[in-house]
Amino acid sequence: MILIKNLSYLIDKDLKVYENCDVLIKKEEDGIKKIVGKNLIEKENLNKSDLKIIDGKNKAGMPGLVNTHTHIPMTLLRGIADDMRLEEWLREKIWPNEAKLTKEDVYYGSLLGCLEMLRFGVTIFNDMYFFAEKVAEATKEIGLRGVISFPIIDVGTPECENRDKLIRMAENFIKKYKEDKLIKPAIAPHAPYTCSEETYKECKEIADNYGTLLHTHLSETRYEVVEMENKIGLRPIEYLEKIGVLDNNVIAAHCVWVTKEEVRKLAKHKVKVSHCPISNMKLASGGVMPLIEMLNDGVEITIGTDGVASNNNLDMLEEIKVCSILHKAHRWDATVGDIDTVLKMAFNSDALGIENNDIVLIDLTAPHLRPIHNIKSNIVYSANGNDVDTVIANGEVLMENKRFKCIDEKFLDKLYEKVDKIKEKFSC
Ligand SMILES: O=c1[nH]cnc2c1ncn2[C@@H]1O[C@H](CO)[C@@H](O)[C@H]1O
Ligand SMILES: [Zn+2]
Repeated sequence: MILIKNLSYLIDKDLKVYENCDVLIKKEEDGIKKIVGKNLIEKENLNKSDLKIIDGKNKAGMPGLVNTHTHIPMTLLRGIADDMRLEEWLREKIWPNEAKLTKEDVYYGSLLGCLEMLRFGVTIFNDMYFFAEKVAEATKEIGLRGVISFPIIDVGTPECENRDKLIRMAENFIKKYKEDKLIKPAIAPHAPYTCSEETYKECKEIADNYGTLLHTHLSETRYEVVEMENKIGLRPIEYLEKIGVLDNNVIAAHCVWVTKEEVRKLAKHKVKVSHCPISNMKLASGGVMPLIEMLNDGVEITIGTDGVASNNNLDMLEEIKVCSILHKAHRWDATVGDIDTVLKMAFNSDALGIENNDIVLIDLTAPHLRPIHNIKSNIVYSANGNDVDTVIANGEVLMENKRFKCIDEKFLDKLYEKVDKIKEKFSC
């Protein structure tokens, strides 16, 4: 059992704030149990020798952050192709370099990505990358939880050139991880401009049969939307509705270029949206995702960093601040993208079907976090990922006082050496 004693602030999932409390975290057969209250040692009659005690003074606790759209092995491509628009970025830089990645490279890139997320208090994520088994393996080693999806592209991926075979591999991947405690497998047709109608339909059938999510990129750039309208007279969301793919087991990243009518379609079919403001701004996807219209129509919205090659980190605290101020600037309205709205999005693991019982502690002994008029404000507008001090995920202390507990830290030097070596193969 873990006891956080005298925690200065605790923000729960419903955004209620407690002050000066204890938090007891118990790992039981049927999941993690949390008790919040004062003087829990006495009240719960706890035996100190059964407890791992963490001092909560000058710390703020909150649920684990949830990154709902990313490609974690892309940590390997950090800084390789900046200041380019999406189409050239993918075709000229990202895909040619990804073609050189081996299974083993993806494993090390995933370890780096998991450690980066852990460092920043992200405990649950939704990934899409080839060699998904390696992403899953690294995730389990670090102790995070994730929806790991197996990507499908019609022309093939570095893992396999044959689409039919890829779909069978995706199904096997889902079967393998179906009962896993930390990993929820899923299938990911990459985007409407790389996957045919048949591919989307087959992926949807697999997602329905196995009860998994279908993860896809959708309406990210104006180019994507215009190209589809010119070709078939439909916008990407209209198209996915027409072919029967829009549904409540779909999580769609971006959804930047959408009309009010399409927003209504997303709401009607209960599609989950992953909003990736930094990636959209950096790749100049153009426009701004209509957050306010989506919220008004009841679309379930979450936040994602996207991959490191378009962000260029996995810092969700940075992402929520940017999300908030982007929509204020865009709407000329300081009341939108408010603190509670962005925090709710960042703690939302329900969209992934995962219960968020994790606790992240922020170290408040830093000049930029004092004084504290409103702890939620300090977290959204003043903190960044480096302020994360301790992470308890799935009932285990994975990081304490900014030190990784889930690995021997001597391994870090080896990991950095590994990724430097992998870096040498990237040419353009
Ligand atoms: O913003 C994006 N839009 C479209 N594709 C992307 C984006 N970020 C990464 N990928 C690409 O998606 C594939 C997933 O396995 C990878 O090829 C990755 O580079
Ligand atoms: Zn993406």
